[in-house]
Amino acid sequence: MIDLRFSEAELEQRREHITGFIREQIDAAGAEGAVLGLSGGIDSTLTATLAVEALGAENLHGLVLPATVSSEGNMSDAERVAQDLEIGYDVIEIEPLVDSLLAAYPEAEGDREAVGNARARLRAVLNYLVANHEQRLVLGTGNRSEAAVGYFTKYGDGAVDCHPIGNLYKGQVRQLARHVGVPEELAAKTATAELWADQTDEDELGISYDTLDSILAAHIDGPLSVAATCRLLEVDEATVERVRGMYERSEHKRTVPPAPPSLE
Ligand SMILES: NC(=O)c1ccc[n+]([C@@H]2O[C@H](COP(=O)([O-])OP(=O)(O)OC[C@H]3O[C@@H](n4cnc5c(N)ncnc54)[C@H](O)[C@@H]3O)[C@@H](O)[C@H]2O)c1
Ligand SMILES: Nc1ncnc2c1ncn2[C@@H]1O[C@H](COP(=O)(O)O)[C@@H](O)[C@H]1O
Ligand SMILES: O=P(O)(O)OP(=O)(O)O
Repeated sequence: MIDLRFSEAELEQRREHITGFIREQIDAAGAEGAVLGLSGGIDSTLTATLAVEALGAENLHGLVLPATVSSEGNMSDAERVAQDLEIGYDVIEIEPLVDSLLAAYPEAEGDREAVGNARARLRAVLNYLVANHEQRLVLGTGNRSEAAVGYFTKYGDGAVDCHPIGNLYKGQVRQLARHVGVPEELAAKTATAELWADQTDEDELGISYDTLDSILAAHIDGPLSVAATCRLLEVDEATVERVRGMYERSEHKRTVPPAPPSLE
């Protein structure tokens, strides 16, 4: 695999670049701070940590939004992150909202993917309820690896005002998290969308983040052909083609929805 780790100097540079970006986004919008969802995972923990550095804890509002499929461990980690960073936060159970949706449209009952994505979208609605009410922006927590293969819910966790860690591959998220002092048990945690029970990113994607990050860096974001990528990483062509397929099929999630071209 490709060693995508930053040097110590590069880690500091990234830290300053991202905290500067967060400050600029808030200032440019004339906002009173930011809201973000805390899941107990590494992406939201790193984003929260950098946002506190950028804005101060008093300018951040955390939302811990458990569903029935959320593990107690992750939800208590999410609260611990808020407490350790001294961020004000609310815990709001989202399952009654899911139940209301399914009462309105019972046909989707039991559709794991549709209901899972609805959970992510209900969280987005709550993030924006708070952001509108408190004149804040919503911080996204997505990284480059997820964005490149469309591993997020369109208008769910993808519904945000900016993506502070959106240029980092997943392995780099873990490295920067350790660098800024995130506890090891959070930095090393298995990534999960937790949209349904026992879901993990790597199982669902069918590829490890180490391999995915390397293919993205070499072939999707980098200049190497499929053949050169296979030789360099010692992976088979089908794996590289599969990543390329996920990237191409998810283009619609990374772009503004199209309208027909103007007739004039
Ligand atoms: N980062 C995370 O950990 C995380 C968080 C949430 C979701 N996820 C994962 O993300 C995935 C989300 O599921 P999904 O992608 O099926 O649902 P989605 O709702 O995000 O995207 C599918 C929808 O996009 C639209 N669409 C599909 N193809 C299109 C095209 N070519 N042009 C325009 N619009 C198009 C359609 O409305 C379709 O219903 C799941 O695998 C879920 O587990 C991961
Ligand atoms: N339980 C949750 N509470 C608050 N915010 C959450 C929760 N689960 C997910 N989120 C937010 O969505 C993104 C992406 O989630 P994944 O766990 O990667 O699917 C996460 O970083 C939180 O901001
Ligand atoms: O987005 P998060 O914080 O839930 O991290 P992960 O995707 O690693 O669970």
